[in-house]
Amino acid sequence: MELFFPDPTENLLPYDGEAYYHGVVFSPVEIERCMEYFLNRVPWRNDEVVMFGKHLVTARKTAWFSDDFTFYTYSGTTKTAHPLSPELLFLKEKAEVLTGGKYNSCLLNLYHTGAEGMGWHSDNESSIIAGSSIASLSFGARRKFSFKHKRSKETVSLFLEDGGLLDMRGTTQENWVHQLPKTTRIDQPRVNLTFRLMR
Ligand SMILES: O=C(O)CCC(=O)C(=O)O
Ligand SMILES: [Fe+2]
Repeated sequence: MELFFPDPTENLLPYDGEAYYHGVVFSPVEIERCMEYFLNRVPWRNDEVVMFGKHLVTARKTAWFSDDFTFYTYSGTTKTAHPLSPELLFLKEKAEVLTGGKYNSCLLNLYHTGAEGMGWHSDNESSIIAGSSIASLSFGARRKFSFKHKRSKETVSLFLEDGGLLDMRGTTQENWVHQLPKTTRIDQPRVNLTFRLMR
């Protein structure tokens, strides 16, 4: 499904969850400044995950920021958090105004090209307050994003644009997985931020 005129009050999920796409919520100048910050001043690290008992390092890079948590366990490994920078506080406040949610931490992902993506998962770690909004902000290359219902296997897809905001909340993480599929068609970088409320 392609959304030309996103309606942030329209739930993209047919049942068992809530996802709202607000479309592009930043001006071209804001987007340019954010990209400059992401590409030049974020302390990126290759992500480490434990999968099938194996310790793997992903091509995708990540950075973890938080108000008041120094450590965060995710995909079986513990990461250290940086304090939220002025740039991230600006983005957090914008997301809070638009979604009505509250956030205290942010995971950044850098996909250098379409060869990097993220497989099916849900953001349902016990450290995330269940049902709270997760605000996903995207910058750079426009990429497809999909949801799949855990039992019915029904899928819903949309394109996340440069400067776009997606709000996932309610029982979404309980009942749906999501992914960022790899694609050979894109050779430009994309940065995604997920603002979360952690306990
Ligand atoms: O890059 C994206 O749009 C998805 C990121 C994601 O699902 C996550 O960080 O948990
Ligand atoms: Fe996720």
